[in-house]
Amino acid sequence: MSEAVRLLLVVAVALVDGDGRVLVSQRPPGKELAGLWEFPGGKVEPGERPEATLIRELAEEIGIAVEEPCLAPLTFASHAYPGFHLLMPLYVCRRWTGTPQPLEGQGLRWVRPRALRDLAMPPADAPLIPFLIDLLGP
Ligand SMILES: Nc1nc2c([nH]c(=O)n2[C@H]2C[C@H](O)[C@@H](COP(=O)(O)OP(=O)(O)OP(=O)(O)O)O2)c(=O)[nH]1
Repeated sequence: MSEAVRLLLVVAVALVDGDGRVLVSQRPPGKELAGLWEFPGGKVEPGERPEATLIRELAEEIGIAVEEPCLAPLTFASHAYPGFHLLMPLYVCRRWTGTPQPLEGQGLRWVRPRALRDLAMPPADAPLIPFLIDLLGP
C-alpha cells in the first residue's frame, strides 16, 4: 500500500470585477510560500462548511461581505506539496458588499486572467488559470 498522505482542504475564490479582472493577494512574509500571489481563501476548520470558510476568510482578510448564493464552484486544485496533499475548490464570485482592503497588510492586485500566467503563484494554482481564461476571456 502507498504511504498515507495528509489531505489539507483549503477553499479559494476568484473575485471578478466588472472588467473581468480577478483579485489576487500576496502571501505575507513569514507564512509558507511567502511573496507568492494567490486567490483569497484559507483552510477549512474542523466542522466548518467550505462556503462558510470562504465567507469568514473574505471578511477577515479583505473586509468584504459575500452571500453564499454568490459563490459558484468553478474547478479545483489537487497538488502534492511536501508533507501534505492540497485539495482546493476554487469558486467564482462577482457580487459582494464593500471594497477589498488589505486588512492583513498583504498586497492586493486586480489582474486579467491571462496576466495570472506571469505572476509568481503557488504551484497548485497553475492548472486553475486556463479555467479562468475560458470563463472570463484573456
Ligand atoms: N488561499 C489560498 N491558499 C493556497 C492557494 N494556492 C495554494 O497552494 N494554497 C495553499 C497555501 C497553504 O498551504 C494553504 C492555505 O493555507 P493558509 O495558511 O493560507 O490558510 P489560512 O489562511 O487558514 O492560514 P492560517 O490561519 O493558518 O494562517 O493553501 C491559493 O490560491 N489560495
